[in-house]
Amino acid sequence: MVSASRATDWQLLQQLIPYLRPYRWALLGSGLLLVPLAAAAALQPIIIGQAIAFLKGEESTYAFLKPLSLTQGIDVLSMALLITVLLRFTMQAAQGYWIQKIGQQITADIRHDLFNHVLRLSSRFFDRTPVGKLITRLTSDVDALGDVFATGAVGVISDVFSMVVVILTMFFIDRTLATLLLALVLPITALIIYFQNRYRVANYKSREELSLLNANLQENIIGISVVQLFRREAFNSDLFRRRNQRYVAEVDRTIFYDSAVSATLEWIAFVAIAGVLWLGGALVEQRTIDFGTLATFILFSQRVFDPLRQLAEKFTTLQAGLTAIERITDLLTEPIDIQDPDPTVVQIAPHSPERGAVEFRDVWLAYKDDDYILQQVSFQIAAGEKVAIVGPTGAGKSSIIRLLCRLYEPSRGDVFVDGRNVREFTQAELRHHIGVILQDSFLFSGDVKSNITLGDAYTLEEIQRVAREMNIAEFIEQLPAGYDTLLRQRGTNLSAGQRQLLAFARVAIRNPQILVLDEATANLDVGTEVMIQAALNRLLVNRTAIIIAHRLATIRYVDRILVLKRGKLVEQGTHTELLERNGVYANLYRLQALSDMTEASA
Ligand SMILES: Nc1ncnc2c1ncn2[C@@H]1O[C@H](COP(=O)(O)OP(=O)(O)OP(=O)(O)O)[C@@H](O)[C@H]1O
Repeated sequence: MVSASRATDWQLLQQLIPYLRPYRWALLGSGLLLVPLAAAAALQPIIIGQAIAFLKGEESTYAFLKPLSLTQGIDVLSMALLITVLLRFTMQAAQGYWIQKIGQQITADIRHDLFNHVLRLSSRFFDRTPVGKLITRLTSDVDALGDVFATGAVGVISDVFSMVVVILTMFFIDRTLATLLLALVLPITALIIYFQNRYRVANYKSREELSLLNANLQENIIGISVVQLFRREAFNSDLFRRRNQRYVAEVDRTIFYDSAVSATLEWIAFVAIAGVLWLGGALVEQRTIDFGTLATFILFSQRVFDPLRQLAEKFTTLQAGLTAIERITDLLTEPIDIQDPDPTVVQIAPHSPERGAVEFRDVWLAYKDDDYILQQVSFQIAAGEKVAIVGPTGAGKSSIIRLLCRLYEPSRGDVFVDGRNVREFTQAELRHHIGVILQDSFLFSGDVKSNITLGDAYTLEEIQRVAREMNIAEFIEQLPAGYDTLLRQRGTNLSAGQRQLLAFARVAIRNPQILVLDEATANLDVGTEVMIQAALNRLLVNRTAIIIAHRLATIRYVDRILVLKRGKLVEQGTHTELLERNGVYANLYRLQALSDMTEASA
């Protein structure tokens, strides 16, 4: 269902109100300019009509013009016309400049709010939302809104205001002709509104298609090496072509409605002039109105459709802007699943000395519906204990870590750190306690230093000390500009192992009480791993450690091993205990030992 039917234009515009508030005075100022602008627009046909009446030798309707001779009258009226033109020119320019400036500022505010909101959304949201779709909302949807201001489409408000003033003036001058024009304006406005709504629906669909197109593009660029290695170019190109065609088909529909509006308006302006000539001609003949008034109304019949014509020109932009507001609001109102506790409800305990005890109490987790990938998981890890979690691929090891860091929330059960439910920590506090090193660490574009500090205020000495402690100072100093070496996006100018070394430093400098290593040394060669292991052993003193490793040999010396199988905790104990038990762990261990031996003898 296309959401264009969900919210009316007015409801959509209301979403903008909080953003307009800071600029209310500037907006009021430019709104006030509407009055003289509309007055000048309504006056021009009257002045021209009076000039024609003078030339025809008719008596003027206005007392101050009556005593003037033909030349004097024409002079005065020409001067008046010139003044209204100058007035419209300067005020329109000032207003346009003002509105565009405010518009760009509002667009920037919205873009910034969107970015902040997206950064706070939970992992579940990112699981179901392709990155390309998000990027479309943050860039081209926000730009579409910006265009409403940049192209002056927002000036439609002033056009509509002029239309009302012109209609009122017409009624003041001659009711019969004014009624005729109004009888044309009203149905045409209704028709335009109908086309406008159809356009909106089509435009919403075309933006959806564009999002999908961008998602596809982004996926191909991120996975370019797989695309090339598996010769998926032709196949992916075909997928892209079809998606591109669907986008074009939707855009075609928008073009149809856009053209329909323009054509209607072109046609109606001439119908209006013909109508005025026909009815006005008869009235002149009956001497009910003079020739000057007829001339005024011929001009009015053009002017009264001007705002609608303007609307047609700015139509695409305006409608695209409304669609953009709709799509932006969708994202801005996306609920933040994982919230910090409300300090008025949850009493934040006074900052207890952090110890690092962890407890899972009857925890269940489903990523979708009732498909539980963790079931009834309960365990305790004492402060300072070193625990490994092992199990076959897909058993749910990483999911346990995600729950501990509260990237996801359990479907049932609770997770505690130092006896406190993780929901009662602020996210910043919780993640300050826990340092996680993943198998593939993400690096930002920027220098080595900033990838270690991540914006926190650490001195260069602190960074160097941590690098030395982690045995990676030498590696960093060998880089072309040492700690100032610029890394490319995602650290593509480093090897996977080198990126991992920086990730160790990043965590170590934060001095967390609980350390989590999720296959953290899997990318390192044996030499580097031994070097890091020595540093890790120092780092782990007096800290709790949770280590996930596939290579069981690397975790033999931990205090306890938890064995997961298909989401359930099936065994726990020391390496020796578990071997004696002869269960899942013993099986896994023997299999690995066997394959290691085969490799060694090969
Ligand atoms: N974001 C997600 N959305 C849906 N299902 C997921 C998600 N992440 C993991 N899963 C599923 O949950 C199960 C457990 O995944 P998890 O990553 O915890 O396993 P793991 O034991 O760490 O595996 P591995 O050893 O391969 O890293 C898997 O079956 C996986 O398909």
